[in-house]
Formats: sequence, C-alpha cells, structure tokens
Amino acid sequence: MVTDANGEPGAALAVEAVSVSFGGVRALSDVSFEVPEGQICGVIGPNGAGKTTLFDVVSGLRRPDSGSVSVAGRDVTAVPALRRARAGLRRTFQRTQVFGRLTVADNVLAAMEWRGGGGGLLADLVGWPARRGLERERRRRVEEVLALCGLAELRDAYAASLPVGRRRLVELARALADGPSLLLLDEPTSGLDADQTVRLGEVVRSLHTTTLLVEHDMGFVMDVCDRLVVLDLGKVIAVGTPAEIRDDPAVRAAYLG
Ligand SMILES: Nc1ncnc2c1ncn2[C@@H]1O[C@H](COP(=O)(O)OP(=O)(O)OP(=O)(O)O)[C@@H](O)[C@H]1O
Repeated sequence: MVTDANGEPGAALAVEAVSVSFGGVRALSDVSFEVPEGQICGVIGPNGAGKTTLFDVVSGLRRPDSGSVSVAGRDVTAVPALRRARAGLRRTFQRTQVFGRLTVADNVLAAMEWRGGGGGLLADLVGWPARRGLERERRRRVEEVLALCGLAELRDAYAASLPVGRRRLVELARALADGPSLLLLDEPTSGLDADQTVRLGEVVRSLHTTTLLVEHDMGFVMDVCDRLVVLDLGKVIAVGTPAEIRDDPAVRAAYLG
C-alpha cells in the first residue's frame, strides 16, 4: 500500500509538469495529474491531443524534456522501460501482442519472470524440491489469472485460433501474470464488439489494480474509469470523475470544436 506523509493512501502514479516537444510541436505541455492506488484513470482527448506521447512517457519509452513521473512514490523519470517493468509496471498495446503458437496458459506462463530457485542447471536437471515448489506456484498463478480473465476454459487453445476479443483478454492476462503494481492499457477496446467491450470492462474493474488507460470509446471510459484526465493540444484541460467531465464546458468545446 502506497501511503503519503499522513498515512493516507498515496498516489500510485504521479505525473508532474511533464513537457515533450517534437521540433516545433508541443505534444505535452506542463502535464500534471495523480492516480491514487487501486483507481482506474482514463486519458481522453481529440486526435493529436498527446495521449500516446503521455503513455510513452509513463511507460518509459520516451524521456520528457522536463517534469517527472513517479510510481509508488519513487521518481522513475530516468528509469528505462525494461526496469520500470521489473518495478511492476505492465503495458498492453493497441495491436495485441500474444504468442499465436502457444496455448493460452503457456502465453501467461511465458509472461512470468523466471526468478530461478538457485542451483542452476543441476537443479533444473534433478528437479530440486525448492525448484518444483516454485514451478507449482507459477502454475497456480497461471490458473488464477486465467480464471480472473474468464479464460479458464480456453487454457489449452492456441492463441492464434482465438478471435480478437479473446486475444485481448490473453494479453491482459499476460500483463497480470506477475501481479503488476501499475497497469497501462493502450486502447483496450480496439477491435472489440459491444459484448466483448462490456466483458473487458468487467474484468478490468474486478482487478482492483491501479490502471491508466487511453481509450476512444467514451461509453467504456465512462463506465469503467474512476476518474478522467482530458488532454487537448498537449494540455490538461480537465480532471475529474466521469460525471464531472461529462458536464465540463471546456471538454465539450474541445470535442465539439
Ligand atoms: N515522433 C513524432 N514526431 C513528430 N511529431 C509527433 C511525434 N509523435 C507525436 N507527434 C505530434 O505530437 C502531437 C501529439 O501526438 P500523440 O500521438 O501523442 O496524440 P494522440 O492524442 O495519441 O493522438 P491520436 O488520438 O490520434 O492517437 C501531435 O501533434 C503529433 O503530430
């Protein structure tokens, strides 16, 4: 649990005064917001508002020109993407990235970091009890994640044989395998039909994991998110609950032009 100086739940993610320019284009301008632990925060805005750039900054794919990103109170601005992943940050992509030739269960297993059990190759060969215990624990976690994502019955299906909605759930299951502290979902409903979108929303809500998501589907965003950050031309023009954002005149103006 992340706590602040008063022992209250603190921000699992804090973005502070982040700016990014591409030549003359200010993609992000002094962007600040926080996501409290366990909340789902949606980033919305018209095309070109800076959503992807913000996602890249939070996941560590892009260093901001100025400003900072903190995860669980730790400044990670200079920490590269791979090490942020080790610190518990997981990202899914607009185009699903699963291993088509692996089963659903093996996709999740492959996403788990192998922490070893000591003993190297010899231990692998003779199957030391500690090593077998770790393996059992990993298999148990795979089944837990599959159940969470409604994929238990598809555990032995090859990922390539699944429709896009299921593949997206497999990608989510992969992101959850190691119990992430912060989940980043990039357009999670892209390619899904209405039923699949509802199902995905239910799964995301049931996780109780701090989540930042970029999404164009307003119905999904309004149903699933606890709070929203609205970007327009690289600036935060509103932050609030879905109900507050729906009634915000600046947001209406940005969307309606
Ligand atoms: N690599 C780049 N080089 C130059 N300009 C860029 C680059 N990436 C983004 N931009 C510009 O920065 C601004 C923000 O782009 P970004 O892709 O972050 O917006 P977005 O909100 O994700 O848009 P969309 O909803 O269309 O995906 C845009 O004006 C875009 O043209």
